[in-house]
Amino acid sequence: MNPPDSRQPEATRVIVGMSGGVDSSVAAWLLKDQGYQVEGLFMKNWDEDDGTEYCTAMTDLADARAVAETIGIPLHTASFAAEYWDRVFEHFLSEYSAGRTPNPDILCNKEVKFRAFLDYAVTLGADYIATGHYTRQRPDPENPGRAQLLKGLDNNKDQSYFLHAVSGERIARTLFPVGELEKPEVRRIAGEQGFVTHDKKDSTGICFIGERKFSDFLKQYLPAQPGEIQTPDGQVIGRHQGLMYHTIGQRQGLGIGGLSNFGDEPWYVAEKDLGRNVLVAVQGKHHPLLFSRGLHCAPVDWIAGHPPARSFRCRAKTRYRQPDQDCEVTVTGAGTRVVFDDTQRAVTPGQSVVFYDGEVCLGGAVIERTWRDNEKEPDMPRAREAQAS
Ligand SMILES: Nc1ncnc2c1ncn2[C@@H]1O[C@H](COP(=O)(O)OP(=O)(O)OP(=O)(O)O)[C@@H](O)[C@H]1O
Repeated sequence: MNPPDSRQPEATRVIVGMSGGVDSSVAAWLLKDQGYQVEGLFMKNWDEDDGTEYCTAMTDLADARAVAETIGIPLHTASFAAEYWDRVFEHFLSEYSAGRTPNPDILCNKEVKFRAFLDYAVTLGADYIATGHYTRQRPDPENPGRAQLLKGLDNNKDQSYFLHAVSGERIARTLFPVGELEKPEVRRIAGEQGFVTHDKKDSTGICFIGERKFSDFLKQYLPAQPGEIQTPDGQVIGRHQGLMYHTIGQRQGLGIGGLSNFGDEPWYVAEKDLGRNVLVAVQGKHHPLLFSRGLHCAPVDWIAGHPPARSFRCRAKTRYRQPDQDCEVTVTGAGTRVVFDDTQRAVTPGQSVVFYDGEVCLGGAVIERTWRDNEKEPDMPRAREAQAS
């Protein structure tokens, strides 16, 4: 990988975000091997020392240190806990209390990894930052100073969905060395180099908060409000412990079963009625109430800074790992509308819709509302201009 500008690797200083995981270990090694001036930066973004997270962060830091030592590069540490709390976590909680199911990793990338972290790396003299994300970038021929974000070559691992809200200017300042590789190859390199991280399992859970039992964690911050589970025609079939614990299309955890008159088909969440604190459930994974024809979304973060056109066809995902779906996007003064060729299951307000033109990620936005085939498209509530990121 040559630097995207005219410099030589030897004259290019790169600060790699080292998490103590296998991907960023190999990212750092690849860059060093290619001749870059490489330094690592480990960040700790959650201050609460409650035993579990504290231990995980300490182990991760020890692993990042061990790998940096094996590669022979310095490792810096920094805390962006205040930025994480203010710009990511508070929003995450307010989305949950508004009945939506947010994706904090997207905001964390936009506000912490590619903002606070990048800005700090620049103060350490970085020409570029690098991460272990499975994505790629190349200069945007039509927008000087910006880069396009491309899917990672490993289809199974592509993480562009989580990076869609980062601007093309910030992508242009980032190298993604493992985006050119498949995961097994990354593990093989880590093993070959003797990194302590070579067989470490992939991180799961909310970024920087870790793998706690999610419902217990949420309970510490938001009071649970139990209520009824109803069928679409209003029959009460059970109770829920709080709408925030449920997400559209979800099956597990409803605690309904063995109801006379309803047969054995499993129940799925079709709707969260916040006004009445009611969870609406339907029977059958393919119940029509679980499928949407279209959606409206919040102002879109376009990686290029603007949409490709006011109205265009492309492909989109409404959740990570979903195969791309054909759709028509219309950007109006009042908001952005997406209409899918095929109806989509479990499109969830608070999650993000992300647009693709082939392997190029165009950007994306938080889903605000959806409509079904037999419903009229709702009005867009507020006039506003689609935002350029
Ligand atoms: N605590 C951290 N400090 C510095 N950089 C981090 C940290 N956590 C994540 N990153 C950066 O963000 C990238 C993606 O993080 P993610 O949590 O998705 O982990 P991952 O895909 O399992 O990667 P890894 O194997 O490197 O942990 C990492 O590869 C790393 O470059």
